[in-house]
Amino acid sequence: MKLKFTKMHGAGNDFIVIDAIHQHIDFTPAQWQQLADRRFGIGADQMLVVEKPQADGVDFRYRIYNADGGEVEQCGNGARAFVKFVTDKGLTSKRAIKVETMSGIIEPMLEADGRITVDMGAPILAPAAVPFDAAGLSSAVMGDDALWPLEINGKSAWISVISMGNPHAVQVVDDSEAAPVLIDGPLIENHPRFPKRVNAGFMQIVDRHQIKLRVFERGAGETLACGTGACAAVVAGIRRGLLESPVKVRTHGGELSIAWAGSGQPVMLTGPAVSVFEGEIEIAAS
Ligand SMILES: N[C@@H](CCC[C@H](N)C(=O)O)C(=O)O
Repeated sequence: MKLKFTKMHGAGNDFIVIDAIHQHIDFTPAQWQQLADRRFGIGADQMLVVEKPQADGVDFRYRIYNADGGEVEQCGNGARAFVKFVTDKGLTSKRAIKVETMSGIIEPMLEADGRITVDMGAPILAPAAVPFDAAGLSSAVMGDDALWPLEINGKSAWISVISMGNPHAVQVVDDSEAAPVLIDGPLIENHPRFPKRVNAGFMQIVDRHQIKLRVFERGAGETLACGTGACAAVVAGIRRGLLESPVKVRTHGGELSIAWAGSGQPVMLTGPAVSVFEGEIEIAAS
C-alpha cells in the first residue's frame, strides 16, 4: 500500500505525520519501525497519526508511535506538529484545538507568531503514576513528590519521577554536555524499577529561569528535544526549589518555554513546529 505523509519537526524532534482521516492505517510494530528507520525508511523519532475523535466535544484524536514501533501516551513536541499539520491541511480553522490522546485530552493553541502553546495538563507527581516498582526502595518524599535514589552503573543518582501522561525520570547534572546520556540513558530507560520503561532526562540548571536539557527517550534514543521531557524537568526543578516559572529550556534542537504555576496546575509548553517535506511511500506487507 502507498502512504501519504508529512515530515515535520519540533525543535529537531522529528516526526512522520499521517492523516488517518482520509487514509486507512493499520500498521504492525515492524511496519512502524520500517517507516522510522533512518536508512531503510523515512526516518523519525516518532510517528503521529491524526484520526477523527472518538469522544464528544473533541476535535481530533492523535496517536503516537515511538521509533521502536510501540504506541505511547503523550508527545509534547508532537502536539505542536499536530496543530501545524491540521491547520496547514485545512482540517480545522480553529486556533484552540481539543485533542484526545492515549493519556487524556490536551489543548494546543496556535499563537499569532506561529509558535504553538500546548496545555499539557497537570503533572502527576506520585511515582505510582509512572509506574515505578518501589518495592524495597527507601524514598525521600518531598510533599507529594518522590525523589528516588536509583543505582545506575555503580553510582546512585537522585531521580525525580514524574508523569506528563508519559513517564519521566529526571536528574540534575553539573554539565549536560559531559553527562553520560548515551551510557546511563539506556540503563535508566530499561531499569527494572520502571516496569513500563521510562524517558531519562539530564538537566543542567543555568539560572532560576533557564536550563539545558538532554533526554534519552524511551523507544527512540537521545532526541534533539523532548517536549514532555522539558515539562517534567521544569516541574522537577521547581519542586526541588531550583527553578521559577517561566523557564527557558535549551536543547540541542532549539528552545522551548515552559510555564507552571504549581501543584494541580497545567504545564504550558510553547515552541515551534516546522514542516520539512511531503511524500508518499510504499509500505511492505509484514
Ligand atoms: N518526543 C516526545 C515524547 C515521545 C514519547 C516518549 N518517547 C515516550 O516513550 O514516552 C515529546 O516531545 O514529548
